[in-house]
Order: sequence, then structure tokens, then C-alpha cells
Amino acid sequence: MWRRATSLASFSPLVSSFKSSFFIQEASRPKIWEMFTTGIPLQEKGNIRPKHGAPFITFVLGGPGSGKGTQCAKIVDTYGLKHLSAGDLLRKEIASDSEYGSMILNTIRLGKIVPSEVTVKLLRKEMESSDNHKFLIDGFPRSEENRIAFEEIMEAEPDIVLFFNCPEEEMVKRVLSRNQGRIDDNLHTVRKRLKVFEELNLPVIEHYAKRGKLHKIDAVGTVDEIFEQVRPIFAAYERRLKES
Ligand SMILES: Nc1ncnc2c1ncn2[C@@H]1O[C@H](COP(=O)(O)OP(=O)(O)O)[C@@H](O)[C@H]1O
Ligand SMILES: Nc1ccn([C@@H]2O[C@H](COP(=O)(O)OP(=O)(O)O)[C@@H](O)[C@H]2O)c(=O)n1
Ligand SMILES: [Mg+2]
Repeated sequence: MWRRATSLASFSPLVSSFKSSFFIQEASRPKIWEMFTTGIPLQEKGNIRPKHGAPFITFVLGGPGSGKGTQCAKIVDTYGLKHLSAGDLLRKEIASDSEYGSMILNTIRLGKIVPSEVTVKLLRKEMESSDNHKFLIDGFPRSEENRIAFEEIMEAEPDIVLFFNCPEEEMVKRVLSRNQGRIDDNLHTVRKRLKVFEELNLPVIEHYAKRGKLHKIDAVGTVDEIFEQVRPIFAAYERRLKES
């Protein structure tokens, strides 16, 4: 396991803050130590520790339709990172009929943010079982709660944060012509998501700007033109990205 074991004590303030927002009945909820335990003995985890240093983590932020997923595909092709889309993981969870499926579906339908402990648990599972330790985490963190949950539970911070900056009307136009059959790609929900983005995601963007990690990208133009702004950001990390 590439990360240190996290002490339960460090969860406690976070966990209590979740309690008010997490609307699953207390009695039916798994205990926190159950939720964040993979159940796989350390010696069976094999090859998931990076050979050199820490994992390389990129967060990809931007409003709905700003082009995050499209640019992630190009980053993966060029730099070989492991793409983890928080939205895709949540949609997979709905499709798999998990115990959280209906709660996630209702939250996405309303354009709201799924409780962080659920999303971080899904990301953690993917990260811990991956042989590739260079992660491109798309659509996360969407709120300060998401950010703090990730940093506390994973004991890791991003190396780079990309922010695809796109005018609202362009985002609306793109979402409405996306045609992937998504339940939240309609005018009513996209307006709601834009409001949630402004209220909850902008503080995250400001946080990383203050820490000097934010790369703001003009998300208007062709896909290739936008990627030309992204390329030099990763090129600066070429040596680390070549490490296994
Ligand atoms: N630069 C661009 N110009 C026009 N349309 C784009 C551009 N980038 C992506 N799209 C299209 O806009 C829609 C939303 O893109 P997507 O990558 O899914 O955004 P996000 O993941 O940020 O919601 C998709 O249909 C995609 O093909
Ligand atoms: N960190 C996240 C990411 C997505 N989501 C939910 O999943 C929805 C779709 O996310 P997405 O990243 O696939 O959406 P796009 O920005 O790609 O359009 C969001 O509107 C939220 O309801 C979440 O709750 N928390
Ligand atoms: Mg997307």
C-alpha cells in the first residue's frame, strides 16, 4: 500500500461533520473503519507501491461540460496517467445496484454533491488496486468537504490541479449536446449544477491557487487548442511521469 495506514483518530472530526450531511440511517451504515478497509492483507497487495517516492496526483476541475473528460482522454494517451472520473465511479455504483445506488442516483438527479465519504471510498479502492501510481482524478474535489476528506483519508495532496475555465453558456450548450443519455444532462439540472459549482467548487479552486498548485486553462477553442495549454504543464513533470 503506497500510503501510510491512517489512524482512526484523525478521522473523527471529519466523521462527525459528515454525520449531519450523510442521510443514510445511522443503524444501517457501516462503521467508518469498515468503510475504509479493503480487507486485503498487506502481503497480498503485491505491486501497488510506487518504486520511487510518492504517487503522482492530478485533480481536474471545471464546471459541467467544461471539457474535463475530453482533455483527460488526451492526457492519458500522451502521458499514461490512470484516469479516475468521480462521476463515472458514482454512475458505476448506481449501475451495480450497491447499497448506496439509490442515494447516489437521487443526488446526481438533483445536481447535488454525493457525501464525500462515499466518493473517497470509491477513489481509494481504485487507487489502492492500481499498478499505475500516476492518477488523473476528474471531477474531484467538487467541494471543500470533498477536498478535506481526500486529504485526511488518503493522506495525500495533489501535485497539480487543472481548472478548465469555461463561460456558463458554452458549458450549457455542450452539456445539452453531449448525448450520453445522462440523467443530469438537461437544462434544469445543468443550471442547478452550475450554481453548485459556483458555490462549492470555487472555494476549492481558490484554495489550490493560494497553494500555487492551480493551472487555469482557457477551455474555449478546439480540443487540440486546449490540449496545447495542458501539454506544457505535464511536460514539466516528464521525469516523474516516466517513473513506474
Ligand atoms: N473544446 C471543445 N469544444 C466543443 N465541444 C467540446 C470541447 N471539449 C469537449 N466538448 C464536448 O462537450 C461535451 C462535454 O465535454 P466533457 O469532456 O464531457 O466535459 P466535462 O467532463 O467537463 O463535463 C462533450 O459532448 C464533448 O464532446
Ligand atoms: N466529486 C463528485 C463528482 C461528481 N458527483 C456527482 O456526479 C455528477 C456528475 O459528475 P461528472 O463529473 O460526471 O459531471 P461532468 O462535470 O463531467 O458533467 C455531479 O453533478 C454530482 O452530482 C459528486 O457528487 N461528487
Ligand atoms: Mg466529465
